[in-house]
Amino acid sequence: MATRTPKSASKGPAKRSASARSTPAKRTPAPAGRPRPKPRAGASRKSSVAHPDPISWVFTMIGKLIVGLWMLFAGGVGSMARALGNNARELDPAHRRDGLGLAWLAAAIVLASMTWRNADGAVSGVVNATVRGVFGSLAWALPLLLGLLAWRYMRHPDQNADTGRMVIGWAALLVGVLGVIHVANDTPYPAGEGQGMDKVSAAGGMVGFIVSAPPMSILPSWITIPLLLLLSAFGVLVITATPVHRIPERLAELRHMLFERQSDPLPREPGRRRPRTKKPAGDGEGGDGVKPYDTPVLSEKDKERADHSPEIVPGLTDEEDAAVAAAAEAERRPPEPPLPTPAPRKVEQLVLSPQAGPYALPDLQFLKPGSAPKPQTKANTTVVNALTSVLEQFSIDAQVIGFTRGPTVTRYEIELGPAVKVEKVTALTKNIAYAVKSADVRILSPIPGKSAIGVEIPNADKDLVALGDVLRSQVAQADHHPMIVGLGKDVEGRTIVANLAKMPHLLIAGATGAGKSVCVNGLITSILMRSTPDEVRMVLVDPKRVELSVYEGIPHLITPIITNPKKAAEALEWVVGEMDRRYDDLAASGFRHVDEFNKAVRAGKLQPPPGSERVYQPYPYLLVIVDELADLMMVAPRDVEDSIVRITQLARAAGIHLVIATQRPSVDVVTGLIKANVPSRLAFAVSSLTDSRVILDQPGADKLVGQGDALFLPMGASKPIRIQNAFVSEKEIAEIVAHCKAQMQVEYREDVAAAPVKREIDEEIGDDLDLLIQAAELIVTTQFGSTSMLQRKLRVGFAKAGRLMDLLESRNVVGPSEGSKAREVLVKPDDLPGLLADLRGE
Ligand SMILES: Nc1ncnc2c1ncn2[C@@H]1O[C@H](COP(=O)(O)OP(=O)(O)OP(=O)(O)O)[C@@H](O)[C@H]1O
Repeated sequence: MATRTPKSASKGPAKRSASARSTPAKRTPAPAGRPRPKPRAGASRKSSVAHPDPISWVFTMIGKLIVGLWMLFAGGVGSMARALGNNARELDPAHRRDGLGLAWLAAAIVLASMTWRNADGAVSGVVNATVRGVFGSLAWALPLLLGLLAWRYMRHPDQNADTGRMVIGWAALLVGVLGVIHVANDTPYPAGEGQGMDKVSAAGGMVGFIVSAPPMSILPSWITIPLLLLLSAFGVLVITATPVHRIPERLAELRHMLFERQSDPLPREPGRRRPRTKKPAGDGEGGDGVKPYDTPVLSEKDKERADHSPEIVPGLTDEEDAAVAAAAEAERRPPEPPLPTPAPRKVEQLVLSPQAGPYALPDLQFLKPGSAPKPQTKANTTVVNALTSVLEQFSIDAQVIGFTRGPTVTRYEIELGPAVKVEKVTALTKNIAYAVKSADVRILSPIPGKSAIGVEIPNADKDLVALGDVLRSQVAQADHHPMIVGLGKDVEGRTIVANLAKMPHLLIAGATGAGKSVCVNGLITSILMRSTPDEVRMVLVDPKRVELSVYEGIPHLITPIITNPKKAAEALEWVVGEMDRRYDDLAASGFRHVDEFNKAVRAGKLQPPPGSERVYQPYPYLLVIVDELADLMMVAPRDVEDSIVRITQLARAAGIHLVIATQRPSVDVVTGLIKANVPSRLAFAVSSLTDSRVILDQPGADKLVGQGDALFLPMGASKPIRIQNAFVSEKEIAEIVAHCKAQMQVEYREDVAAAPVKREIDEEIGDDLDLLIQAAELIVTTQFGSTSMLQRKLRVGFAKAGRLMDLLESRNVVGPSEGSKAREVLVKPDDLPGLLADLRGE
């Protein structure tokens, strides 16, 4: 403080006085003794007069006065316009767009009143004649088109890119049609014999003339007209955002919309229409349990205060303030509304089986759009000032060069001067947190791909990232892989989708309420939206019983949702078995990945070996989702870990993928072995640095703000990507599930969660297998074959301990009895796993 006050106090006035000196200096007349410029040749007569005569002096003065007044007036008008412009820029963008919409509406009304009726009056006459002259016999349509434009601006303020596209499309359509009309009316010219503006106005107007006359001068009408129709057709395609290769698909959608909507399989409440898309997901609708950014705290809107209360940050002059804001603004990306593209998609999918009929994927309209990204707010400028001030206070040669506003956090970029240590800024984390009044400041040094330090600070007003927008995005639609899932948006507002098949296994962890369940729902919903049960099958393990119950009965399941942790362990064993079966097939057919195997099966290139009755079928991807690993690890830690490790080590080529979620990222749940084999991680907010290290092997998750804010570390990456996870509401899920169930009935496999029948335990051992295994472990690890030790450690009687010892002798684990001495142990500790497997009959 002591350093800042004198610095800032001296800096501000010093700057101002410098500018104050410079401004009058321009206007100060040259001093008397200053040499005059050489007179130019053409000005010799005038310049020969040393002192102007009084009359010309008076005129000169009047002239200067007029010029001065004019400059004053112009300056006043200019600064008023600038002030209004600045205010307009500060207007809420929604109001600005509404203003634009209303302006177009007013224009439409005025134009309609002048062109749709015979208005008398000079102005109306001129406007009418001009519009007709330009647009010919379609002049009447112009007010309608302007009205349509106004409606779009007001109804879809977040879809400006689409509106622009439509304007271009309508223009092309209009120009084409006017051209055709003009040709149909013998292509009248505005001037010439038997021609005239009246004829042009009655045909295609000047637009029609310009577009049709040149081709008509060199081509016959039967070529010109199709060319013009082609232009109109192009307009229609642009308006409907339809590339030519998707015309058949669009026609099918149209047919579906017009004729098949009535036979909608979804049950609806009487008298209530299914809500259409335009409400943000989970937008306070009754009955929808989970709401985005739900909070138990009721308070005044902090955001409004943050946005509207002017904050004075000492240490910056007005000019610097404006310069920083301008620099930051220049860097900032213009906010893009989410792409609402009704994107290309498959209408009908693979036929499941001859009886099942076609399976239609759920319509993307089931998923509602999120909120449009918010533009820069005053809070951003305030933070820029605060950061600049901290850097100044600590005399660090660095400056804030810009910022990027993501859905949950804004990332401010700090560029260092030459020879400034990065640590100088990173050491200031606490001071920065203090200055920006936020505990959750995360510093990135450097921002990947940039020579700048990133300071991520949570937004007071977050954007809602909806799964619908993510799945509708071009990046999601461009890839038809059935295992693509929508994850969310990163700090730069880019959509992040991921291919589960490439992960190939994912660990999701985060504290309670951090957004794990929403994420798991997002993953499952993404699969339901994009793939048929033929392409992806799922095993859902939900020991908490409530999280995934909504999916019960979807045709993608191969077993009812497993809620019993013991059964879950068995199901994991079944998955291991399934993996082995797939590997056998791959090995027999000489393929290295199930994708290649499937391709060959579909192409009919794979024949079963002679004499075999086997019919090859393509294998669907198998997605196993465990929602709460901790519950499983409590019941059967060894078995669960074994199965997970086996699956994760091998299952990739077999098309089997695992998603494991836990809210207890401690080392006894996420063991070293599991971690080593699950390469992709998604960390939601956790309460401690240790937890963050368990999930990501680095800090960061402890600085997340919760509610879907996550760090995604895909396989192979060293730095995690910060994303706001996509939200999907329970209501949306329910509708999608209902759709899937209506498409096809689920067929469960009996053997998945049933007790495995693989063991062939020695009859002699009978019910004593568990005890025998413990006895073998004890004796082999201690290398001490004593019956009384078994009695003590296993708490069994003498008879039972003697029997166990006999069993072990008969299996060559210990030697014969040597009276009161301990028996010789014949198996070395290294061979213990093999021995146990033998005893278990594996
Ligand atoms: N992606 C998201 N976008 C917006 N809000 C979210 C998002 N994810 C979670 N939330 C909010 O956070 C709340 C808690 O999320 P969720 O139920 O997924 O937490 P969780 O980590 O699964 O907690 P638990 O382990 O206790 O079930 C949700 O009700 C919702 O309000």
